[in-house]
This record gives sequence, structure tokens and C-alpha cells, in this order.
Amino acid sequence: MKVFVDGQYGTTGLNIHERLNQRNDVELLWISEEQKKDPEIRIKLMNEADIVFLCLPDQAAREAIKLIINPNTRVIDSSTAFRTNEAWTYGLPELSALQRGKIANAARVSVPGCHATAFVLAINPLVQRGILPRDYPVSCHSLTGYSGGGKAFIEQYETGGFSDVNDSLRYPQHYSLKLDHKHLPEMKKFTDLEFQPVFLPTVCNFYNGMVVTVPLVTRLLINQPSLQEIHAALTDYYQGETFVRVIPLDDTKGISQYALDPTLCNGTNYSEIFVLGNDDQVLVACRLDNLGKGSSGAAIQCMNIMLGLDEGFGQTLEE
Ligand SMILES: NC(=O)C1=CN([C@@H]2O[C@H](COP(=O)(O)OP(=O)(O)OC[C@H]3O[C@@H](n4cnc5c(N)ncnc54)[C@H](OP(=O)(O)O)[C@@H]3O)[C@@H](O)[C@H]2O)C=CC1
Ligand SMILES: CC(=O)N[C@@H](CCC(=O)OP(=O)(O)O)C(=O)O
Repeated sequence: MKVFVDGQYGTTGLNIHERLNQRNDVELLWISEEQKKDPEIRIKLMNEADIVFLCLPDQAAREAIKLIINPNTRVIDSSTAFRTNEAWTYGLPELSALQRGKIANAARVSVPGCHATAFVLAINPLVQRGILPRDYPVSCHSLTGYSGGGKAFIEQYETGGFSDVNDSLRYPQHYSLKLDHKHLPEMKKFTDLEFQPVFLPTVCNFYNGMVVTVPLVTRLLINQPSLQEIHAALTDYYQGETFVRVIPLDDTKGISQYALDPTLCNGTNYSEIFVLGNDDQVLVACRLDNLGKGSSGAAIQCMNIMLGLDEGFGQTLEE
């Protein structure tokens, strides 16, 4: 099976390339760094491939898709360009059994954004199980490593050694302060919420890793559930999932007393859901690697599903 990664020299593309390089069921079509934007070579490689990964900025992804004319070429796009487009399938198999089936048969799959993945995983089951009202005024915070910003952003952190210009990057920075983050449309659509959440991300001085948190006031939820009931609903929803782990309440005692490290899923495709707080106010948190389940790992998981393979094939699996 032939695979081409368009954008193979970028942060996400490089990561996907590395993961696929280790597999012997995949023939990777290769483009040199000098030629990576040459339309003629890209057209040839994209139409020769069974699967194309697009790991490009949004506008470049919109242009690239027009270059694919082979009806048998299936596409997995990591950008924001097509995530809420009805002609595309949202690549989050843990949404539902129906969604997993759609991915298996899809010709065009859009990989969810990293913040959106964590938010949807944490919140969608609570809406589907009739716990969180669809019109709840949801708010959400995300703590993320800087690799989510791509090559140019990474350079600001890693070269120049915190010059006067970017000295403040040493410290956590809130961003997207117009409260219009580009993941909001998918966050709303794939949780069935009536309104977009208020979403505030914070980028920090570490490479990868992420924790998204959603505070909930239980007296405003349907039938005023306890913390245990919220935890039980999430645990039940994700039973049998390989890559979503709802952490048992007994195992969250240490975290409740100390802190939630955003980097502990790094290097894996796992996401971990924590239910913290108390019976009056619950904090649902989701931890993942923005370069794993937040992008490249999720893209590979989708490819495996599309090919009828085990979802964990080629992923780092840990017990
Ligand atoms: N980093 C992350 O954690 C995540 C990223 N994403 C998404 O994945 C996509 C890629 O992001 P990321 O890897 O971070 O970005 P990078 O900036 O790190 O990489 C993008 C790559 O695409 C190349 N490129 C740009 N335009 C073209 C073009 N017209 N034709 C061919 N190649 C081109 C760039 O080259 P050059 O630099 O020379 O312009 C670069 O090598 C984005 O849409 C991003 O939103 C999604 C989830 C997480
Ligand atoms: C630190 C940082 O800037 N992170 C990026 C996340 C990138 C990502 O997941 O998503 P896209 O695929 O939608 O680009 C951001 O918040 O925009």
C-alpha cells in the first residue's frame, strides 16, 4: 500500500512519517525538502498513493485537495480546513460506533484538533447520556505545549534563546483572547451543544502534552448527579476503547492533592479522562499528547480503521 505525506517536513508530517517508516505494510512515497512545494511532483505522488496525509496549513490543504483526481486515493487531513464540512468524516472513532463505521468506509477523513479532541472526549458522553443539558453555558481551559503552534512557533521558543523580543515565552501565556479559537466550531458540533463553549487556551514552555479541563456545577446538570455518577457514565461510555482511559476515582487521589501533569501521555496515542472536584463542583479533565492523540497518533489510528487493521497497529501501546 502506497502512502504519501504532503507536508512531511512539518511538525505533524514528520511525526506521521516517522511512525509509518517503521511499518512494513506501507510503501512511503518520498519527496525531497527542496521539492516539497513543487505542484507537479506532488500531483504525481498524491495520485499514485492509496492514502494521502495532508499535513499543511489550512489554505494549502484546501488547494492540495483539488490536485487529487484519482478516485481511489483516500485522504486524511490534519488541518482545520474540513473538520465541520459535511462531505468529510470527523476522525474521532470514540464519538460512537456509528462514527467508527463511517471512518472505516470514508474517502476523506479530517483529523480533529488537539484541544477539540480532549474537549469532545470529556463532554460528548455527558450530553449523549442526558447529564449535561445541551444549553449549558460550558467553559473550558487548555494547558498546552508549544509544538501545537507548528514549525515557526516552535522556532520562537527554541532558537534565539529567549531574546528580549520573546522573553515572555518563558512563562505560561493565555492566547486566543478574542475567545474565537479555530477549534470552537468542531467543539460545538461534535458534542451536540447548543452554544460554543467559552474556551481559553494557555501555551507553556514545554514541547508537547496537553490537559483540557471543563468545570461543571452539578446542581445545574440534569437530575443533579454526584461526582461518582458522572465518573460512572464516562467509564461506561468508553468501555472497550483502546485509547481512552477513564481513570478510576481511587487513582485520582494523589492528583487531587497535588497537580495534573500535562505531559504524562506523551509519546503515546492514549487520552486519559479524570473526574475531579466534589459533589457540588466537578472538574472533567482530559490529558493527551497534542502530537499523539491530538494529531499524528489520531491520524494513524484513522488510517488503521480505514484499512481494517487493529487501531493500535504501529502505535506505542503501554499497560
Ligand atoms: N502541531 C500540532 O500539534 C498540530 C497541527 N495540526 C495541523 O496540522 C497542519 C500542519 O501543522 P504543523 O505540522 O504543525 O505545521 P508546520 O508549520 O510545522 O508544517 C507545515 C509544513 O507544510 C509545508 N507547506 C506549507 N505550505 C505548503 C504547500 N503549499 N505545499 C507543500 N508543503 C507546504 C511547510 O513548509 P514551510 O515551513 O517551508 O512553509 C511545512 O513543512 C496544520 O493545519 C495544523 O493546524 C493539527 C493538530 C496538531
Ligand atoms: C500552541 C498552539 O498554538 N496550539 C494550536 C493547536 C493546533 C492544533 O491542534 O490544531 P489545528 O489542527 O487546528 O491547527 C492552537 O491552539 O491553535
